[in-house]
Amino acid sequence: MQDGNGLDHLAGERAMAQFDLQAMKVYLAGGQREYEISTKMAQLVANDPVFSKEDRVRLARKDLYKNSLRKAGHAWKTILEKGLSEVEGLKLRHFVDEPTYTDLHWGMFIPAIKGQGTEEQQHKWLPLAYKMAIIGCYAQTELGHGSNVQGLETTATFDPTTDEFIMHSPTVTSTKWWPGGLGKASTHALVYARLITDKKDHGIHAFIAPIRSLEDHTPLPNVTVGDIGVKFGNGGYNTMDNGFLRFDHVRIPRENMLMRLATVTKDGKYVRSNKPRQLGYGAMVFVRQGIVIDASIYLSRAVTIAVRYSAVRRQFGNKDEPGELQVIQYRTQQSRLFPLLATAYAYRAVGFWMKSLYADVMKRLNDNDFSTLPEVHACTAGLKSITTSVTADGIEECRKLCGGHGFLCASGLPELYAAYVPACTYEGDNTILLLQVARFLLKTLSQVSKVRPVGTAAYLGNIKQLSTQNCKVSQGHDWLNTSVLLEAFEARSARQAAAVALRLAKGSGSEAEFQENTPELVESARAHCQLILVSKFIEQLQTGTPEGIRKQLEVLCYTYAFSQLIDNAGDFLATGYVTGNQIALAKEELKHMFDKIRPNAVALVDAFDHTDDYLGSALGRYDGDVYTHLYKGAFKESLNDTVVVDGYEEYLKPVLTQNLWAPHSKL
Ligand SMILES: CCCCC/C=C\C/C=C\C/C=C\C=C\C(=O)SCCNC(=O)CCNC(=O)[C@H](O)C(C)(C)COP(=O)(O)OP(=O)(O)OC[C@H]1O[C@@H](n2cnc3c(N)ncnc32)[C@H](O)[C@@H]1OP(=O)(O)O
Ligand SMILES: Cc1cc2nc3c(=O)[nH]c(=O)nc-3n(C[C@H](O)[C@H](O)[C@H](O)COP(=O)(O)OP(=O)(O)OC[C@H]3O[C@@H](n4cnc5c(N)ncnc54)[C@H](O)[C@@H]3O)c2cc1C
Repeated sequence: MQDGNGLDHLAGERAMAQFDLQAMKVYLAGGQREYEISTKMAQLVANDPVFSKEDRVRLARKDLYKNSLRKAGHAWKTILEKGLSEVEGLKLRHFVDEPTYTDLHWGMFIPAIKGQGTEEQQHKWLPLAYKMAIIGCYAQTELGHGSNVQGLETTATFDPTTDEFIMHSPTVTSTKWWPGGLGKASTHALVYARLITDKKDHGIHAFIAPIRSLEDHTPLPNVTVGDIGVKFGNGGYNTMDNGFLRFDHVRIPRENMLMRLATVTKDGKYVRSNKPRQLGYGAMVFVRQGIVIDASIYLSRAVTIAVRYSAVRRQFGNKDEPGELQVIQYRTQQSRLFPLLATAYAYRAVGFWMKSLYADVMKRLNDNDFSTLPEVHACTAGLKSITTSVTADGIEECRKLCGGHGFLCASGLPELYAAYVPACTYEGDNTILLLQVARFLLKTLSQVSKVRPVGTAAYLGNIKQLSTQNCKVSQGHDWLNTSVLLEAFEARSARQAAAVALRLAKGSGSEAEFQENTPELVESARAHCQLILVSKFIEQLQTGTPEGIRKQLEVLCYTYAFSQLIDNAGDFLATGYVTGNQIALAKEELKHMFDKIRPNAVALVDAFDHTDDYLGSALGRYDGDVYTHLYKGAFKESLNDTVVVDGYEEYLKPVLTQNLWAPHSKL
């Protein structure tokens, strides 16, 4: 989407591109239809003044939140008036680009009802939710417990005399704390609480609790609810009303417990279905799988800004070339920037694969086949963890890559970081999630002689071979072979997992020993996830990539794999699979990849197709007219509303006019 003002400071860069830009845009969008929908929705949002992002970082919280309500309401009205499809509506909300209550309503409340509600319950609640006659949030986390879901304290006690549950928050720490949309917008909360029947605790179950009046939006009797307070950064996640919620013996009908996985009968009998209880975590799995593509989008925004700016920015020069050099010419800039560019492409490819993995497991679940659930859980948890951590760090790296101007909100990067960084915590703290992957790896290894591992863990079936054979690379170009690369990542991951599994197996099996080994377990989980990322990027390339873009994608794929190999060289070396010399050869190959990326860099970020409106960055503008817009932007600063600053009379003038020697002055 070209929406520059006609002056293209980056035209020279674009002229160097060696691939089919349009084909790359379609590939990154996920297909022609998706591309067309994206283009249409991005323009719709960019051309509608209600959706303007101007001044967002300067608004006080109340105004910011009210404006966000206005945008969410307008988005919904636009969807209805234009008769947009579900996919179009989703895209439109995506381009509005600010966290709001509808994310949780559509992204967790509805999926949880679909996954955990009986058909009857779905018929009751979904039509109301689809037309937004009710607004729902996902109220799981409490003040005292987030990661440890089994430790939640809110209770739902069944009263057979009235056929109701009594929802109660028995302690301060049982206060629901964090749910997005809960603070001010939601009328209903999907509450995770301990189910108690006849004094017996059956553990955590989900309940739909009405919390606000559908007449006047006031909290219902004995419900205490509000916003938890200002969060990190300007703008960022502050458009969201993360909330608190307490119940004081609030009664809800028995049918408000979601009963697909377990039921409570009218006479108070608790009956479990034969489905795994982990299906109660389904909404989290759904969001975690979607987070991988989302990571690609966020990272690609930061990288677009940093690449375009690096092509515009000039510093120093050398005696061989006239004028100053574009900073993108510097090897150090390339070695920090190009791997992030490649990572954004890798996450896009892997995100597409995640969608198919999720579709497959949903199909199986419908047929009561739960066999792939552990692997899908490990995969979604692990890739959520790695991709969000790398993306958050990557956005910050892009800010630094833009030097001083990156620190200005006008660069778009501080707000992007503030909005994104909680992704490392929500939907599961990233370390907790890697520990889940590690548990899966240990279990898989312990059964390897009896059960052949499948899917992303299949390589562990070759553990013996991977533990004995070493890397055969003897010259740089030997690395330019995807099988060689894959084997290196498989061997490193298998050896790390086997080493920690062996250490644990030799021990007493105590929890203390397990704890002692958690740093290594986390490292081995990370290695497994990096293997999945590299292997799925390769696999996606090998399945029907159009001719006009294949070469560039191969370069990006090698760039991604080599940079992962080099960044984790310590692990690869420690497992003994590769030598220092082989790592050095990979480093040389990586530099060759940078040379191949360099003439295509600007076009490769253009292919992400972010509009100027969506990027919201003076540094990342399509036309590269950075300095004019930074300068113009300064005049929008509220401190410049008056030439003489408000406060001059009270505070500056006295300082300037006292004309007294400061007692400690040596002058
Ligand atoms: C689609 C749109 C995408 C776009 C996304 C973009 C942005 C996102 C938008 C907004 C974000 C805003 C909202 C955020 C919301 C939230 O944060 S909601 C709250 C999230 N909370 C968590 O994630 C809590 C993390 N904790 C847990 O998941 C569990 O407590 C934990 C897994 C750590 C432990 O669970 P527990 O029940 O105690 O289990 P055990 O350790 O005993 O394990 C039992 C077995 O169950 C397996 N298992 C665990 N989880 C799952 C699962 N989800 N699915 C399948 N299986 C699971 C576990 O591995 C154990 O297996 P074994 O017995 O070892 O075989
Ligand atoms: C912006 C945002 C939006 C959110 N939205 C929602 C929402 O809509 N609904 C909802 O229910 N929740 C929501 N949450 C809550 C979120 O899901 C939790 O904060 C998250 O799951 C982490 O849990 P915690 O806060 O209890 O962290 P803790 O578990 O207390 O983590 C603190 C530290 O302890 C470490 N730690 C904890 N246990 C272990 C262990 N066993 N081994 C090793 N290390 C450990 C962690 O790694 C971390 O470093 C949101 C949070 C944020 C920040």
